[in-house]
Amino acid sequence: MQVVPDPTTVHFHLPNNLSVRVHKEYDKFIEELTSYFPHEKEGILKFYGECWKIFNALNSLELKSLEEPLYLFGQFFRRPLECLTLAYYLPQNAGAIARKYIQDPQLLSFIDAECFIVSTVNALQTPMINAAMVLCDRHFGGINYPLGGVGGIAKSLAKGLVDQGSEIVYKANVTSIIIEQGKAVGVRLSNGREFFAKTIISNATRWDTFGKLLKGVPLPKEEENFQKVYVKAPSFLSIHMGVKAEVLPPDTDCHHFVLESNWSKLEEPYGSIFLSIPTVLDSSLAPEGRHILHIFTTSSMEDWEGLSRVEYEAKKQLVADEITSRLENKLFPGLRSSIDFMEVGTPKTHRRYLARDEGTYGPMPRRIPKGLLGMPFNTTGIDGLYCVGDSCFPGQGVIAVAFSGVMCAHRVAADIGLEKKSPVLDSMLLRLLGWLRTMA
Ligand SMILES: NC(=O)c1ccc[n+]([C@@H]2O[C@H](COP(=O)([O-])OP(=O)(O)OC[C@H]3O[C@@H](n4cnc5c(N)ncnc54)[C@H](O)[C@@H]3O)[C@@H](O)[C@H]2O)c1
Ligand SMILES: CC(C)=CCC/C(C)=C/C=C/C(C)=C/C=C/C(C)=C/C=C/C=C(C)/C=C/C=C(C)/C=C/C=C(\C)CCC=C(C)C
Repeated sequence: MQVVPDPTTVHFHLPNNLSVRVHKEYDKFIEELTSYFPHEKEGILKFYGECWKIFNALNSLELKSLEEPLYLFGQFFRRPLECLTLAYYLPQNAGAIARKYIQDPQLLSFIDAECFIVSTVNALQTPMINAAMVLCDRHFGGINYPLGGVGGIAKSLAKGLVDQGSEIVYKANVTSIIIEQGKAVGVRLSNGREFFAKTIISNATRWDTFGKLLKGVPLPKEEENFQKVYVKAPSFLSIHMGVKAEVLPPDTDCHHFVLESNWSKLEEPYGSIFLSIPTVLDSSLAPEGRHILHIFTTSSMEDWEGLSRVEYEAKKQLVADEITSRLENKLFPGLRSSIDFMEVGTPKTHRRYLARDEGTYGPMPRRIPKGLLGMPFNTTGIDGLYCVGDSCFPGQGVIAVAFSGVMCAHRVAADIGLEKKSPVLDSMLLRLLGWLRTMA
């Protein structure tokens, strides 16, 4: 795809007028951050330096299924130091590592905000491997925006599948996974149509897969453990806005994260605001003289239930008005009067269009997790059924979900005989991984 590099991954607008841009160039970012915290320069370099150690280890491996022993042992043999580095960090979280080097509470809150974007939780609850992946990749390859809009990524993946001989059935609502003699053998759609296959892969969340699509099957022990360690993260309230271009100051960045005055609101519903302005990088997305603002903030389903149609619409307008005022005060004076178009989506919208239980963004650790140790991979307690996506290892986010897809494809390929496999080693590794997860 044709892409345009984004020079600033995100522009943070934080309490006490802390305004930090994450430049693609690592040194420029470190320089900007240390200008606010000169007394913590060494700690900053050490924390982000530890992230680079993990990122470089990840980058040196051929990433395939960690549930496939021949591959995993092969990687340990080829890159023992890097694999041991990753194994060492697997049960660790970013906040604990940041605290080894950094004392300034405001800087630690900044690291919380960095992690919140990655995981919707603070640094103490964010796995170090995930933090390292995101905090370094943005400087390594940088963020490259697909011309024509991000929908192009899905279209191009779909084209790739079709070109390889696949058929994609759109508007196909799977209501159940068909089980015969304990094995997943097919899916049934809401219109009654049935499809049968050797392998069933669910990209729905594990809550939807095991709570809704599998009927009359007791919850496997593995899933019970998963639900003990992880809860559903809240959903989002999204506003799509079309505005007159003059309202944006020159050189406005594409991505912003806004938390105006109180660090304690970081994780609260409606506390922090995410904002993307894709037309900064690709003006063809909007009519001439206009910009698109995609504004979103965390919001829970319980806030939107039990309302009449009129109350629901009024509440959407109220929340959108409050968020518009906050952005007007912080970033764009005159924003309200420059709005040409506005559409508001709530957790109900997410639930309806993405079929995610309570519109959840994904899994969130119930307490302080043991890093990534408790995250299930792709195989499940049901023969023939695999899960993929953000409620599988390593969690939410495009990079994480793409990796989950690669892992799943590799494990399935081994199971259907397209890749080498060793049934003895398989069962030993799966048992070992299951045991490790119980330690989380
Ligand atoms: N929201 C954001 O702004 C944002 C930003 C960056 C990254 N991300 C990440 O993007 C990732 C998106 O991952 P994804 O695309 O794999 O997940 P997704 O949940 O966004 O999409 C899953 C798709 O499956 C479909 N589906 C669900 N249940 C179905 C059923 N029963 N029958 C038929 N279809 C069904 C949904 O309609 C949806 O199209 C998430 O992990 C998220 O963390 C999101
Ligand atoms: C298996 C055993 C016992 C030992 C093996 C040791 C070993 C070899 C381990 C290997 C581990 C590996 C390979 C881990 C790989 C981890 C990866 C690839 C992690 C990737 C994580 C990526 C993440 C978490 C990305 C998150 C991005 C997100 C959520 C982005 C969100 C963006 C938004 C919400 C929008 C932000 C918008 C604005 C406007 C700011």
